[in-house]
Amino acid sequence: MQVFLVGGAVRDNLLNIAVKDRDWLVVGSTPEEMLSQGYQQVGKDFPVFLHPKTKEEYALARTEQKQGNGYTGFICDFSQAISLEDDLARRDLTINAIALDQEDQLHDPYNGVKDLNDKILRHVSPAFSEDPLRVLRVARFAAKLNYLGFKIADDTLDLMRLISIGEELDCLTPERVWIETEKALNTPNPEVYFKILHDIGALKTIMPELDRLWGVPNPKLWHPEIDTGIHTMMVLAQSSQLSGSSVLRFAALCHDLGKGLTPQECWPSHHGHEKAGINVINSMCKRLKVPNQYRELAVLVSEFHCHFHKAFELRAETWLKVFDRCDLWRKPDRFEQIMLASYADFKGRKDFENKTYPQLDYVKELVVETQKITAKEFVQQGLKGLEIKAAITQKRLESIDKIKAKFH
Ligand SMILES: Nc1ccn([C@@H]2O[C@H](COP(=O)(O)OP(=O)(O)OP(=O)(O)O)[C@@H](O)[C@H]2O)c(=O)n1
Repeated sequence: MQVFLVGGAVRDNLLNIAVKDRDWLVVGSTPEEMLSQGYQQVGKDFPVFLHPKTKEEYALARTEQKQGNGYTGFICDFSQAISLEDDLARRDLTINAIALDQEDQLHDPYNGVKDLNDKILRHVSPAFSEDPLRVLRVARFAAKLNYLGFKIADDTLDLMRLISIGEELDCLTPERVWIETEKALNTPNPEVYFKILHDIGALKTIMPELDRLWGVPNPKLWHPEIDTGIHTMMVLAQSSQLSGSSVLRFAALCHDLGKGLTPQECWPSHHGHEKAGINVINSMCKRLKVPNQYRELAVLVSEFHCHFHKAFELRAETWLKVFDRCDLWRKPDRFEQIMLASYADFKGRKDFENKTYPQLDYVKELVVETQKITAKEFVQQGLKGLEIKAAITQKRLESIDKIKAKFH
C-alpha cells in the first residue's frame, strides 16, 4: 500500500499557511489490512481509519457517484484498484487535489500547483456539482485566501450559480451550513464569503434574512453607501479588523437584520429596526442551530447599537438600563464586544472608515467608573437589602452625569 498526504495540509503547506489537520490517503489497501495493522475504523459509510499512535485520519482511496438527492445518494467504491488519480478526481478544487508521497514528491494530476501560483480556485471536474456543500466551501476558501489575491474561476462560479438555482442547497443540514459559516467567520475576510453567496444566489436559500438586505436603502446622510447589504458587508469587514472573535463578527453581520422588515413605504427610514431585528435573529439562529453565545451577542448588538451612536444624548437612567440589560456587571467582556460591534457599525460606511467616534471613549469611561461602584461601601455604612440597591443606583447615576458634563 502507498500513503499520501492530501487535501488542506498539502495546500496550506505550499501556501506557507499553518496546517491544522493532516489527512492521509491510502492507495492499494483494504479495510482488513488496515485493521490488521492496528488502525481503528471510524464512520460506517466511508472506509476511514485512525492511526494507532497519531490518531490522524487515513482514508482508503475511493470514488463516489451520486445517485439521488442530498447526502444519502452516494455510491462509494473503495476497492484496492482505485488509483490516486481516481481519488483526487472526486475532490472539490484543484488546489485541494494535490498529494504528497512519502518521498516528498508532489502528485498533481489536475494542475493544482499552477492554480495555487495563479491564485485560482477552480473545480476539478463536473463531479463538483455532486456535493452542494462545495458552494459554501469555495466561498469560504475565497474568504480565507482573499488576502493573497485568490479568485474563483469563472467556470466554477457558473457551476456554483447553477447549483444554487436548483433545490440542492435545501438538502444541506443546518449543522453543515453552520460549520462552514463559522469557519468563514474565522477567516481574515468573512465578508467575501457572504458577498459571494449573495452574488451567486445561494444566500437567499441558506440565510434569506441576510440576503434580503440587498436593495434596502438607508438615508444618504448617515449611509453614503446607501444599500443595507453593502453596509452590512462593510460592517463585517470592519469588525474583522477590530476583533478576531467570530462571535463578535456574527453580531456585526446581524446588527441590521431588522431593516429587512421595514415596509417599503417607510424607506429609507428604519424606525424600530433595532428591536425588530431580535425576532429575526432568534428565528435564524434557531433554524441554523447557531450556538447561544452567538445568538445572545447578536441580539444585544441589534437592540443597542444605535444607543452607542446617540451616546451623548442619552440620559444617565437610560445608560444604566442598558448596562443592566446587557449584564455589564457580570459580563464585562461581552459588553466590550457590544461596544466594538457598534463601533464597527459606525466605521462600516462609505467615507466613515477614518472618522473619529468619541462615543467609544465616553461609554468606556462610563463603564469603568460605574463598575467601581459596588455594594461593599454601602454594606460598610450599615445599609440593608433594597437600600443598598437604591444607593448603588443613585451613585452610579451621579457618576454618569459627572462624566457626561465633562464630555460636553
Ligand atoms: N465537500 C468536500 C469536502 C472535502 N473534500 C476534499 O477533502 C479534503 C479534506 O477536507 P476538509 O478537511 O474538510 O477541508 P480542507 O481542505 O482540509 O480545509 P480546511 O481544513 O481548511 O477546512 C479537501 O481538501 C478536499 O480535497 C471535497 O472534495 N469535498
